[in-house]
Amino acid sequence: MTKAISDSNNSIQKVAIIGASGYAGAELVGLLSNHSQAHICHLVVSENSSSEGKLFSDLHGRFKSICDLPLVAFSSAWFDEYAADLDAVFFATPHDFSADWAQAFLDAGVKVFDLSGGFRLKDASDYPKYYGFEHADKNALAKAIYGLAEWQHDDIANANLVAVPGCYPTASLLSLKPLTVNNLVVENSLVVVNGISGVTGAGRNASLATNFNEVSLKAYNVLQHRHQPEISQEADIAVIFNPHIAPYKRGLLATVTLQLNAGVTSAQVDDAFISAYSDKPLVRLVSSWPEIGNVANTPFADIHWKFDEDKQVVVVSCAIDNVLKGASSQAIQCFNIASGLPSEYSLLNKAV
Ligand SMILES: NC(=O)C1=CN([C@@H]2O[C@H](COP(=O)(O)OP(=O)(O)OC[C@H]3O[C@@H](n4cnc5c(N)ncnc54)[C@H](OP(=O)(O)O)[C@@H]3O)[C@@H](O)[C@H]2O)C=CC1
Ligand SMILES: CC(=O)N[C@@H](CCC(=O)OP(=O)(O)O)C(=O)O
Repeated sequence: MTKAISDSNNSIQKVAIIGASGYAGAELVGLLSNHSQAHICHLVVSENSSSEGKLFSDLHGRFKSICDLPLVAFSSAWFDEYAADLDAVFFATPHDFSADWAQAFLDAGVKVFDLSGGFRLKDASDYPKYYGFEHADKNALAKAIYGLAEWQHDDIANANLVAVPGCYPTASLLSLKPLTVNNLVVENSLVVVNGISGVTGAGRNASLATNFNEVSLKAYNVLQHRHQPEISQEADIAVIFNPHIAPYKRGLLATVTLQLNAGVTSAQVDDAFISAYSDKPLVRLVSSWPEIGNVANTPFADIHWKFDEDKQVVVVSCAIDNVLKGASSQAIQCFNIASGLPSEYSLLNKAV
């Protein structure tokens, strides 16, 4: 049952964004401000946030006159007073916050769209190893639906708790899944995923590693990044994941290399991608190698591939905006699907 505001034709859902001062949360605010079926009721930050009481648009000047709501601090008292009146909440928060609070919102009848990694891994024992904490709510974890919008539509449509995929996993899985679900990949072969992200991927808080004077192009967290088990889980294949950070603001590129079964043809490879995405308007199969510049500030994923039929090796590359398709616009796709709307609703304004 919806607690939505009545409109003459539709019901508009009441939503809150927790983590609205951060990069992913700010993009969510921008997208939801432009969404005719959502009404933003609260923008929430942490209990001791230096942003508490400021206007959202004073923090993120890009959104002045688009959303000028104040930022309020999260607390148990805030939850008790306001949560039950919401239809949906978006967590753009640290992973452990999501794990701690999702069930309380679900119990209050609120759908949860979690942009963090708090509900992405099915195996709870991976959390201490990859996230550094014991998962606080294994029951909720078991109920969470992974929200790769182009692949999990029917599950998302019926979900109350959606784990919005990570940025690197989004680009990696969009590249891998057409090949893995069609059983084109040699079993137990080496699958290498190279990812490059802009600095917004590291969040808004200052750190030496993301300081303008320090940031360079380099690999990091090789063989230990938390997105490796997420990619393996959802592609159902073991992968080696090599993340890199690069000195630009936004955009992410994942390039994957796979060995395909003997006898697989170029036509089969092409067909795997075309049949997966021909009816998915936010995935563009492009005719040259994808570029960050073509997807930054957009909700699109651009994909291109090349198959060497002699060696049976395929290389697939996918570019996305890490804070949009890699986080907030994909969260909107999930919200749309769970609301019975087209996945791309409010995200794609086509010329007619
Ligand atoms: N940046 C990206 O490219 C992507 C990010 N994500 C995920 O989205 C989430 C947010 O990331 P990002 O926006 O980059 O991070 P930021 O560090 O930029 O923002 C984090 C936000 O969470 C808030 N917050 C922190 N602790 C709490 C708390 N205890 N209670 C309530 N709010 C809290 C912060 O508020 P304040 O600091 O004002 O207190 C801030 O608004 C993370 O889980 C991240 O992994 C997912 C995909 C891509
Ligand atoms: C450049 C950079 O630091 N990127 C982040 C990933 C982005 C992110 O926020 O991770 P989720 O997608 O899991 O939420 C990192 O490697 O930890």
